[in-house]
Amino acid sequence: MTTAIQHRPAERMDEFLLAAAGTTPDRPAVIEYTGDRSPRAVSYRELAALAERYAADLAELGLDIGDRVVVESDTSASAIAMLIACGRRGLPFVPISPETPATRVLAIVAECAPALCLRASEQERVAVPSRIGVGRFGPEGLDVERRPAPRTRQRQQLTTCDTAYIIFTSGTTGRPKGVVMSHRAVVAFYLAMAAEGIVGPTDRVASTSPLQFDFSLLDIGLALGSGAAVVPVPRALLRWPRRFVRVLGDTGATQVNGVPSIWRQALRHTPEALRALDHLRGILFCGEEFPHQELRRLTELLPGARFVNCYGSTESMACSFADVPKPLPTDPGPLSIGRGHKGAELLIVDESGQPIGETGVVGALHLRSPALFTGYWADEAATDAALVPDPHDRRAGQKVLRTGDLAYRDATGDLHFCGRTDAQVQIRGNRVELGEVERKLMDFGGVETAAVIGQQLDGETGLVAFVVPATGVELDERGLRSFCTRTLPGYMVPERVQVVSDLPVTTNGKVSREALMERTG
Ligand SMILES: Nc1ncnc2c1ncn2[C@@H]1O[C@H](COS(=O)(=O)NC(=O)C[C@H](N)c2ccccc2)[C@@H](O)[C@H]1O
Repeated sequence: MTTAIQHRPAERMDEFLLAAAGTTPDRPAVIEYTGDRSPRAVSYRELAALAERYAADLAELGLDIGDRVVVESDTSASAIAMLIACGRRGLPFVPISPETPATRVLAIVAECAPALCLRASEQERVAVPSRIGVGRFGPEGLDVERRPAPRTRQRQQLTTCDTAYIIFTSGTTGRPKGVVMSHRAVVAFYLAMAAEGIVGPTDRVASTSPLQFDFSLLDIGLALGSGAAVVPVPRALLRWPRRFVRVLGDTGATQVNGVPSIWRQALRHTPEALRALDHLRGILFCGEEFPHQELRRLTELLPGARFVNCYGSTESMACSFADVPKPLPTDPGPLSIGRGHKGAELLIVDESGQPIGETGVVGALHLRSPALFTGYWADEAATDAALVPDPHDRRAGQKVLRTGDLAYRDATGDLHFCGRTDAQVQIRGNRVELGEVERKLMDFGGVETAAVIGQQLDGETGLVAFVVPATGVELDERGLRSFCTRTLPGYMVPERVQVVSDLPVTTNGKVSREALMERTG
């Protein structure tokens, strides 16, 4: 009698990412764009074989479950295979972008004390302490140049509570803050995301975020979890709009994921090439609000595409998906961020910590979810500040994530993001949400996007606005200020309005208010 093969559902990140290798091994898992415009497909079978090979090489090194592996790489078939191999061996994967300054690499290494530092390319490696093993990996395999110091193995059994990856974000104190994600949390999120039906097995998901930004890990899970293909967009091409659009066309990308700023230059310089992307049927964005004028133009250029506003923080990878209404209403206000993915619950809490049930009332957004992070690496105080007692009932001991965001619920039950609790400034005793002033400025005709910071001006905090004009538009600072005077309370009117050609972004592509502060400091 033949026994049916029991396909137990994936419990670990590596199992989830390779599930399609068992069903459609010859379909493309990763489509890499090589410089000569001829995309190279790596099948699920090939990806699984490379991961298997890396896992065997890692097993040789006598590492213990929980020993960290720093991986300096952009997203690629090899990097994904290494992510899978680390998962299989119970080794937390710590991604760092290749362009990361040596000082930051060393700060992350000092923070997480990895057993091994791997890099994907020929580039020079940052010299790390000798107890740490070093090596290089690629399609040919893993080349260990220095073995890690011998260690006694404490652990016997890998569990789903063990760490799948650690994402280091720039902590406010300058010390890198490590967001620790377990296999259980990642798989819980991946399964919820799969239920949104964003992509299917024939899709090609272009990924535009650096591997050190968990948006790339969302892209990998979205594609591979659906038996689709990941299309890593070479970072060097992202800044050239025509080359960026050409990569999307040449690879037949059907879905493009990225922060809003990736579209700015293409919208400005090559809108017609965007319109010609007739394979493109989905765009997913996250990380910050999509400036309305730019979003409207993108939806008009790609009328057949589904636009998904994906909200969340690295402490749960993401937590909600909301379709952008089409056509975008003339005055859309803060976009909906939906109501939490399946199996998660978004709560709004007032300043006394009580849950808010009414619609239209702004409060602090909290997340109850099986996909919450384990904690911040070696920082219990920060963990306790983020994972707080359940506002509905502290007695059960359940923790919820205090997101640091503000939101309100509308009459349909959807939530709307309206800024960060730490992006508020006091102006002459009045609390101002910087995003609110930014949104107002973006309503002024001809403004493409805007950013507002609080700055010390003559001993008082004043608002300084930076406004980017739409292509070919001459903006008049005086006119902008008088528009604000007519439409905002006095204390919310920026002291200064600067028309600029562009806004500085972080390595993850988000508008950097810190860089603006330095510019005016
Ligand atoms: N759709 C949004 N509208 C508006 N503000 C937002 C939005 N998504 C985040 N944010 C903001 O970004 C913060 C999180 O920043 S973060 O921890 O660096 N993580 C991210 O930005 C990416 C996040 N892990 C992620 C990855 C992949 C998909 C979705 C979300 C949130 O708390 C929000 O303030």
